[in-house]
Amino acid sequence: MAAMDIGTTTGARGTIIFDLDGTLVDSVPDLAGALDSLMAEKGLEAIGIPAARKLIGHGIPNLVRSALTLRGVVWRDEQGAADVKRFTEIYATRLSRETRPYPDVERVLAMLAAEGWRLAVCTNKMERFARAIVDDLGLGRYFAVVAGPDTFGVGKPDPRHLTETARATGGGAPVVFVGDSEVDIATAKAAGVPVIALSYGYSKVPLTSLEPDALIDGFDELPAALDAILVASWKAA
Ligand SMILES: O=C(O)COP(=O)(O)O
Ligand SMILES: [Mg+2]
Repeated sequence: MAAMDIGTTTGARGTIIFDLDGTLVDSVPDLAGALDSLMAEKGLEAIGIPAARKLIGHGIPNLVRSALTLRGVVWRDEQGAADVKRFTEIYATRLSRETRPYPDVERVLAMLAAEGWRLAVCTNKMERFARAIVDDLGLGRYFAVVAGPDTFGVGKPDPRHLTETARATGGGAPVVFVGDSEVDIATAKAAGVPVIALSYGYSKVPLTSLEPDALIDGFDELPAALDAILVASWKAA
């Protein structure tokens, strides 16, 4: 795997970058709740949590567009932009009303930080929303950088979203990405960064078919998966 140029090491052990929705936090109750408020305002049938899960991961404009398409609304740019704006207003009022970290997330982040890893978030959620959520849930202090698609002007699956996040984090190599979806795995592969996938998230396709470097069922399995990836990369070097 091509080494990623992210500048010089700074005394940190390396850099671990996390996706947000479906990886660190289960955000679908608030995203689905906001979507259904928008649907109600527009006189459309609710989307509900199971269907909303399949629409998350590509940012808010894509989420709103997919939900409206599901309800048979033909997308027109001007009306679509107004709907995205309205969704954003509604979602801003309930970013962390029901959103919660997955089990063991805080414990493992604290452990990795104590071991000297520099941690960051790379999400297709807008930076100010992502920052508010991690702060509200008591996770903000662990992250040197929280980067949305508006932070560097590029969103996943563009690999620059990940490489720029890594560079800004300043933790140097090795860099590992932890995510839940096909978007995350595609981004990591395009960036030449090893990726650990979490099975509980919002992927639309079976994760094994995407061949992440490791596939785990919970954060408690993350330290061992990290060790295995690092050993494999030392052997390959
Ligand atoms: O689709 C979104 O809004 C964000 O999703 P992500 O945190 O999984 O990138
Ligand atoms: Mg995700």
